[in-house]
Amino acid sequence: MTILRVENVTKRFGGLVAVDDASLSVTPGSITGLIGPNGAGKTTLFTVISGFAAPTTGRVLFEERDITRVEAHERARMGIARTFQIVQPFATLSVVENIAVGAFLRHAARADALEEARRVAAEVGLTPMLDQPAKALTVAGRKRLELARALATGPRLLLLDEVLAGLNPSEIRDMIPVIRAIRARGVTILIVEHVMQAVMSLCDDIYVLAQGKLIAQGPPARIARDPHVVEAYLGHGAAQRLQAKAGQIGEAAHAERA
Ligand SMILES: Nc1ncnc2c1ncn2[C@@H]1O[C@H](COP(=O)(O)OP(=O)(O)OP(=O)(O)O)[C@@H](O)[C@H]1O
Repeated sequence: MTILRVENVTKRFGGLVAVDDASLSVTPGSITGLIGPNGAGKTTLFTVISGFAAPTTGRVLFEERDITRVEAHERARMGIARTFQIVQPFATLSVVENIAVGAFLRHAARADALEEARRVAAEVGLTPMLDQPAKALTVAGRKRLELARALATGPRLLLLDEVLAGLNPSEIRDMIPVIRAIRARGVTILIVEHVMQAVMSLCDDIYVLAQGKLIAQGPPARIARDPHVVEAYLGHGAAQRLQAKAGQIGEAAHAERA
């Protein structure tokens, strides 16, 4: 059983093939990573999954139902939420009001939406900032707000687009348990992220995109030593160079011990 299935999705922008025949599936309850070098097509694939753009060809299935032609707002109602890389809160609204914007999807009454917003704020650690205007938040606070807005829509599948980008190492350390706790209460997560240590520690399964094509899939330990992945990140011949380097270091250590 999969919660999300992408089947042979291609997305062209004029002559440019941003996503090229990509297929993936996400297991319910997992944290699945989507990684790849800049311009690989990760955000484009997210956009197709969340319904903000249609694929040129291919299909997207949510809980085994074909949603390729379903509008973004309808996908949100079905239980898919996404965060955006560029965070744009309503600057003059308070933090709790910003989160309530998401909660209105499932709570028509203002009081109910605000109550749900407070619950979600607690989940992402924003309770002390509830009544501050969103513009008073730091970068780390804004990232939490973006996460909260998506969570407030009550998703079963949460698409996180670089929620750790721009954070310092201690802020990243603080966010990791927040993401784990969301998964622990049953929300499946698909995450696009450049912060490799976080990806490796969070994900059960990782897909690697390079120049629009999926080039590898597997658990973090396997992906980290996949020569195709190393090449995609560091350039042609890099895997061999790294292996030679590791060999040299090994030999030097051996010589030192001898
Ligand atoms: N709306 C668009 N019109 C034309 N080209 C686009 C559009 N959106 C993305 N592209 C191009 O598609 C390719 C994939 O971009 P995309 O943003 O999906 O990559 P990415 O893997 O998310 O990159 P990054 O890690 O830098 O965010 C790039 O060459 C980009 O310039």
